[in-house]
Amino acid sequence: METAPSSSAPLPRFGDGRRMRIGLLGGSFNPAHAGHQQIAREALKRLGLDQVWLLVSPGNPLKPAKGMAPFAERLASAEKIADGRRIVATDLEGRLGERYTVRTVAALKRLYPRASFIWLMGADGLAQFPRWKEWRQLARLVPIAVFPRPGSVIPALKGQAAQVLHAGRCPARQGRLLPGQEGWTFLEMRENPLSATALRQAGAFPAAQTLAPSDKPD
Ligand SMILES: Nc1ncnc2c1ncn2[C@@H]1O[C@H](COP(=O)(O)OP(=O)(O)OP(=O)(O)O)[C@@H](O)[C@H]1O
Ligand SMILES: O=C(O)c1ccc[n+]([C@@H]2O[C@H](COP(=O)([O-])O)[C@@H](O)[C@H]2O)c1
Repeated sequence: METAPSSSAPLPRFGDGRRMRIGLLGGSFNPAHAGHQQIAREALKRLGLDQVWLLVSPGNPLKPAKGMAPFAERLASAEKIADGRRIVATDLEGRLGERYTVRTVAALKRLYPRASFIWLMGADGLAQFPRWKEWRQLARLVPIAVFPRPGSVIPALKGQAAQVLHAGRCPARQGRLLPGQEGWTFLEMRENPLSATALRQAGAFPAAQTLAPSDKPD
């Protein structure tokens, strides 16, 4: 795993003492794109959130390091689609030194006891959820909102995670109740075909030219 730059900066503070409702959109952001922005905006509106944090991953445990741009570049990319007010890009996961979501979320809940978090992800995330570390525990730790993605809706909604977590599924219209509770919901929205893979293949991000350490010439 690439290590994120260490920082002695204090952890971000927020709020005015009231309970904040925060959506966590974890991602590689290799690069960030309008599909992420659409989820963030939709989550703010549909889940009644105060903020969405774009939680840049130091290294998705299920993705190869090859082709992954450095953490700082991916953070900068996430910052470009954030507005710094309601949608905020953050290096917190790198600073915590975590890459398993279950640990990151547990740490964030300890660090921000007055926040009500909800995990946001595309349908591809729910489809592959059973491969995540301690995914059942993660689903008990934080509520989850899932967004459609071309080709992933059926695999997600008919997959193992949806079946195991069936009892916790709540109707989309009750999504606003979720932050701070247990359970998950699927929020219908217009599907967005954008992906970071397609952008890299089109040469739209430096990662396309980035060599993994083992590929670098001596
Ligand atoms: N077009 C999209 N529609 C819905 N969800 C998306 C979309 N793009 C990304 N997401 C979700 O955003 C989160 C972060 O995604 P990520 O940074 O991996 O982008 P990506 O486009 O999926 O990247 P890659 O193609 O490299 O796998 C994941 O939960 C993913 O499901
Ligand atoms: O915790 C895990 O085992 C785990 C496995 C795969 C992905 N994740 C997280 O899922 C989020 C989306 O990852 P990505 O690379 O698809 O953007 C990101 O926050 C990852 O850290 C987490």
